Amino acid sequence: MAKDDDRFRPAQEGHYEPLFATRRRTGGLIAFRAFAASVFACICCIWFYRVTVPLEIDENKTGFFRFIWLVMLILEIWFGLYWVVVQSLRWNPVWRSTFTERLSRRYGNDLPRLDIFVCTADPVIEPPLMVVNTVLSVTALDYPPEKLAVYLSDDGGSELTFYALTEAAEFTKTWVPFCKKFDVEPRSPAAYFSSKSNGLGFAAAEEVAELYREMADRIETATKLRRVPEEARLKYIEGFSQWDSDATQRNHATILQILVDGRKKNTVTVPTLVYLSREKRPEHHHHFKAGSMNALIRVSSKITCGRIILNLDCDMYSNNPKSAREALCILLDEKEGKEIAFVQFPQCYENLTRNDLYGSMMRVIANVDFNGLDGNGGPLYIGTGCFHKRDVICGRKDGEEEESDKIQEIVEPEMIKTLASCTYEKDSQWGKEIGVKYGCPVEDVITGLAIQCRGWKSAYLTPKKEAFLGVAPTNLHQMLVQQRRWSEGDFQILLSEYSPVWYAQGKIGLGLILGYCCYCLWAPSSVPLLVYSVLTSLCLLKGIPLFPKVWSSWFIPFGYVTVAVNAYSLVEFLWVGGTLRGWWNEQRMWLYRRTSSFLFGFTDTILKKLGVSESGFVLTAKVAEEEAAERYEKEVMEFGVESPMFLVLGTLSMLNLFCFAAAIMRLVMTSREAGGDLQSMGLQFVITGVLVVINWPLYEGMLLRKDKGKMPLIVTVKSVVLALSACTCIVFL
Ligand SMILES: O=c1ccn([C@@H]2O[C@H](COP(=O)(O)OP(=O)(O)O[C@H]3O[C@H](CO)[C@@H](O)[C@H](O)[C@H]3O)[C@@H](O)[C@H]2O)c(=O)[nH]1
Ligand SMILES: [Mn+2]
Repeated sequence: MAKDDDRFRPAQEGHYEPLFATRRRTGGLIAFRAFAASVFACICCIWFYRVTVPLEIDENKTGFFRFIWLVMLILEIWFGLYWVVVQSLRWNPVWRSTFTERLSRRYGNDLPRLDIFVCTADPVIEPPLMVVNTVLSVTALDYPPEKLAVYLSDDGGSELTFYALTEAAEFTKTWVPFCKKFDVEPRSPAAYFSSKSNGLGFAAAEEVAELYREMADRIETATKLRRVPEEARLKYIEGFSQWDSDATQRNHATILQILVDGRKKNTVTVPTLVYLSREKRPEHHHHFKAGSMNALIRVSSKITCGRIILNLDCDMYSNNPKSAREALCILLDEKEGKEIAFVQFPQCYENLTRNDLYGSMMRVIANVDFNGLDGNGGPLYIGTGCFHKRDVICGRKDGEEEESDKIQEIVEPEMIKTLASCTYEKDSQWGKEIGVKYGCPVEDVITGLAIQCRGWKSAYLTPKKEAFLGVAPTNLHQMLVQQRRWSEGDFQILLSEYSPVWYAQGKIGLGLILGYCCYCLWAPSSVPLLVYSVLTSLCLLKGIPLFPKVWSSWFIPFGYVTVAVNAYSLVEFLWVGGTLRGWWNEQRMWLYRRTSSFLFGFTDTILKKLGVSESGFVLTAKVAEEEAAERYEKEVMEFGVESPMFLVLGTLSMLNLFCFAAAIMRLVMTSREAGGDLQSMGLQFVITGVLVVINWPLYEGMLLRKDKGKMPLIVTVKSVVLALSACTCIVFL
């Protein structure tokens, strides 16, 4: 027993060599803080100006002008405070680096067991071939195979996915030895064989490529025909017989099949491979991905019970086979590592275009924000690419270590299956105090927060070679839907019993609380932005100046904040490797997210609080139809569907356009007053003008394009009508 525990101690006592290093910024940080102070000083000036100087008042309509003034005051206070909150992410960033060779020297192959959970939910949106490529990529991780197990959770309960996994179970016997022998990368066969630079060249690779192509063909044919080949059915009869004749995605018994069992043999070349589709019944809520994670945690505890758990979405293949070792450098470190509960890698994508039209990679969040969070106590858990300590995610307190990682006696599959039944969690703490939390569309973030509130830290690792690569949404609508779910979930956290604002008080540092708030406030921040963009445009149309005259000294803080904040954001974006166009695209996406996704996330949450609606989980599609994929490659924005979110975007953009056009016309026609208009409303011209320019793809989509990806006519018509009515109202008010 004692010997067992010793395995994870350093070889030589007393001589401590850390397994990772933490780097902080020094010089740059002082400059940044000075800059932030200057911006804050100007924000204070703006507040002071707004409080003390009323709008120029038209004698007849004092009430109306007071109201606008009050709205501006509230907006500026909100924006100013939000800016302060966001600075927490830049206050104290850290970067981690690992020493994998020290890990190898210290532990050799004596590493803790690692269980990898891959989640899939729908064989149409998430094609089985893609899923098995993810599975294959992790079976070939640089990790002792006898210590590694891969679990596929299939919430789709699909025979096709199961069939694909049986194929993968065969293929992995070739793939893993091949990867290790020739040290090939990346270890997703699809990614490896499609990248030209790998030039195959050698005979062994050609052979494996051929095997892969055959397997891929079989899987794709089966998927297309929606039929599993008879031979496979016979060969894996034990698995397929678990599907009742009337099984559906929403209504079926537990299906559990261990396809490769690494426990029985003495010498193992490929990791254990398990298929699980937990029981689903219409009368029981399944809690989406959180439910499947908890079923996986329980089922795996009776099979391999790895001390470390890696959680992956089904589209996130392993791009860097060293990732597990990197994460272990943190989790096994004898000093600092002791207090770290999970190691999060960034979400990176393989299908991005050069200028990242939809801002999918969230470049700044991944390369700035998360390092900032790490400096304040640790990044959020974002659901994929995250290594957890099993004991911690299970909710066990420190010192209460359980039997994980000991060789398990073999439990009968029928017994294990009950752990994945609908009723198992009844009256238990699962989904509350144990495992991944239920009831929130961002189960990952709230679970991570709860872990941190129990006193744990987390760490963020960004190795040069991205650890995992996934599929980013390739059209605007999907993107907005995903962000709607995220903003809704984060806002729910703010209002939940785990709210970073009250629950986390005293449990995590102020910096981290503010860090969480940046995301939790996404949804509510939609309203001020919406009001601001409408108000500046309409007041420009109506000729009501909202800001100080361009030549007055009060203009300086407004000008400085506008220029400084945007210039900083541009420099930061370029600094983390973006392009100028990429920055511009990301600004546009922030505008669109805030005014549509976040707005709907906000109203959804309110409705849910009032009990009117329930939150769901709309899966993000991982495939696009051909023409749309071409437009994506060319970075042409995709609309195509009739969505209320597009109606908001369309109406706003038309409103900006009409107001700007009208104001320009007035400027031209009444040349005597023109100078006056520009002087008194200079900033409004700039703001509305920039909005018009940034909305260009929308105007194109609504008015100029003819392809299938253009805005549906009905949305365009409604938008124009709504925008025109708003303008008319304000003119005659
Ligand atoms: O009922 C469900 C729903 C989803 N999933 C899986 O969850 C993963 C994430 O779903 P996806 O549609 O790809 O959503 P994304 O917005 O891309 O996911 C991000 O955001 C989610 C929270 O909103 C996290 O759970 C994810 O890990 C994170 O990558 C996928 O592997 C799904 O198969 C399930 O297993 N069961
Ligand atoms: Mn995804």
